Amino acid sequence: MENGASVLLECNNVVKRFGSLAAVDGMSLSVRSGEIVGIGGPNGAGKTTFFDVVTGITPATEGQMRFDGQDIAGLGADRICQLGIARTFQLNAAFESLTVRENIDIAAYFGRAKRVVPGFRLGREVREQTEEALAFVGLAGKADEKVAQLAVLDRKLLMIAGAIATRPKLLFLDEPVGGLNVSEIDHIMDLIIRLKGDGLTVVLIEHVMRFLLALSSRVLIMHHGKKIFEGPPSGVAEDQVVVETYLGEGTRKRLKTFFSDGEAHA
Ligand SMILES: Nc1ncnc2c1ncn2[C@@H]1O[C@H](COP(=O)(O)OP(=O)(O)OP(=O)(O)O)[C@@H](O)[C@H]1O
Repeated sequence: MENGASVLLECNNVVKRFGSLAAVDGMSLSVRSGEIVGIGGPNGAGKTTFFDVVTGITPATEGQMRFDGQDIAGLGADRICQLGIARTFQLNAAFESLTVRENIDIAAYFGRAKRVVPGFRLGREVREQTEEALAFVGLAGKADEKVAQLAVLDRKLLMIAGAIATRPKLLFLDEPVGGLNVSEIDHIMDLIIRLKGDGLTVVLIEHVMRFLLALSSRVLIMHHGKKIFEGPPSGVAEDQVVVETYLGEGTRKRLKTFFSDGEAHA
């Protein structure tokens, strides 16, 4: 199904320089509707910077980016979100003194359409988007709690809820299971499988390889701003360059067992 699907995002030769450092150095990525694409790679490889460039947090130095038939290079994060790309962040990004529901209301209000702050009024559609997102991630029972009181898993769920409340076509998740325990990781994995089932396209960054490889239909590994591998999850541990620069021999062996046990289901 995915091979015949339309291309939703096309990035060509994207470069992001910070002074003399090319944090992203000629990245190309094509994402088809309905896919889950996983991005891995060592610390400092440029994964988050690539996300930041595509989602308009920081402008690209060079390169072309098209989303859903539209040129998005040079657009700001608000506009890109309104066009249909939502994202979460590696570290918590929420208004701590507001409640869970208020945080999602703000995402739903500003993330879908161009709004001006003096006209801030939550209409029925925004309220519905919020309630749907709360229910989907399982936070409805904590909707009135202040974010500052939330545990780590709930903060991750809140970021995902805020993102899906904007009703995106494409969701970028930056380390959605960083810092979580095994059962929490499985919880987020189930949630992403449900999102995919609802037709959402996902690009995610993750260091937890079991999670990355089980969910992704295609994996990219980055190193020094460049793509050093692109292929099926089962090919990651077979690639000598990836093993030498990122995984190491121990992880390679564990991943081989993981695939031979047939645990991967994507
Ligand atoms: N605003 C910035 N100014 C200067 N250098 C930056 C900036 N943001 C990132 N970098 C540098 O760009 C490189 C890539 O960083 P980035 O955070 O994208 O890597 P990453 O692959 O996401 O790493 P991690 O897995 O640790 O999150 C690093 O060398 C980082 O120090």
